[in-house]
Amino acid sequence: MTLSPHAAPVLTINQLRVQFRGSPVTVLDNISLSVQAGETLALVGESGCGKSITSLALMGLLPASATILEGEMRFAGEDLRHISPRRYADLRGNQLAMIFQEPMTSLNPAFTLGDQLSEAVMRHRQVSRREAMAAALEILHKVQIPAAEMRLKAYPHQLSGGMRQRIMIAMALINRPQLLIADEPTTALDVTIQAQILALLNRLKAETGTAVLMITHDLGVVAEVAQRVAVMYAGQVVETGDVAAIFNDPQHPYTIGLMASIPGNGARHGDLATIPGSVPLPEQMPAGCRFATRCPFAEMRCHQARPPLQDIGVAHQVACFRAPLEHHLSLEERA
Ligand SMILES: Nc1ncnc2c1ncn2[C@@H]1O[C@H](COP(=O)(O)OP(=O)(O)OP(=O)(O)O)[C@@H](O)[C@H]1O
Repeated sequence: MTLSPHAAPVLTINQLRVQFRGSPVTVLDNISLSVQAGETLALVGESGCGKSITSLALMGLLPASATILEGEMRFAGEDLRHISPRRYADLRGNQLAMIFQEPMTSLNPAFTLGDQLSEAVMRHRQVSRREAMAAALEILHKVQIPAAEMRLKAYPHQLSGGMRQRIMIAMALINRPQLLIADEPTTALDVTIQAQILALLNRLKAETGTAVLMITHDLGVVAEVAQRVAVMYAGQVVETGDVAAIFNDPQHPYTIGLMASIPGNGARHGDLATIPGSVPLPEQMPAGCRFATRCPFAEMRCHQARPPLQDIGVAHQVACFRAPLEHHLSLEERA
């Protein structure tokens, strides 16, 4: 499926701000994102940067202690902030689907795979049990579960981790969603199985045109699946662009640090070895750029004002006073 730059996005988030009760700062601070049909947008960043809160906000599943202060979330023409809880429940598992890192949290150990998959169909479509079971069998074939017919009668604990993740994908895709949110879907799997699952997601996305929001801290995963990337730091999007721009022309010091931490790109101690320090605690959040406390280039103005997310190339935006950097600079020269 070819992407049209003019197609209306399936999902648009505009200037979303979320705050937890008792916290002095916003956990999501003016987040704007969009995903088109057939496209995978990777949302990347270190633990605690707000990736999961973004997906929970989208799914209408924020904890009661979190409030959306302002902003817009539009999905397939609907304003997600103003639909009824009933409509939200109908969208979830139907047009708006999600898969998680740990499948056992979403699969019911007491029911067979056939029962759970067919139930997911019958909850949203007017079909007989027999038709729902046929849909369950079809989707098991699509996610390449061997001996699929027999597996309909299996229970989740009878499957390997990789197989369970395939079942989660089957469950998420069985009603042909317009958007699939995948939150670290392969983190718990070993490398070979991880590659198989990512290849499967890529194939199914190409077949169905489903838009995918892939949440990950793993840049290897990003390279495998995404067309576009949004880099988050401490609740803010600091850089967004297509995969080539982010990998070949990273502009934000945080993105440059993430890139340098990929093994083979000069990483010494693995994850984020090149970015000393950690995400500031809410009560110590800087007033200006939230990355300023860890940034080797921070100037006075970075501590005083938040740099706006600005265009620096075709569909490439960065929130840094230092941008744009010269295209020809190597990763070492940027850092
Ligand atoms: N129930 C809660 N109450 C208060 N703060 C919370 C709550 N849940 C999450 N947070 C805070 O929100 C921030 C963002 O968390 P989030 O889970 O979205 O991060 P993440 O990027 O998905 O990290 P990870 O990769 O570890 O899941 C964190 O700083 C976390 O401490």
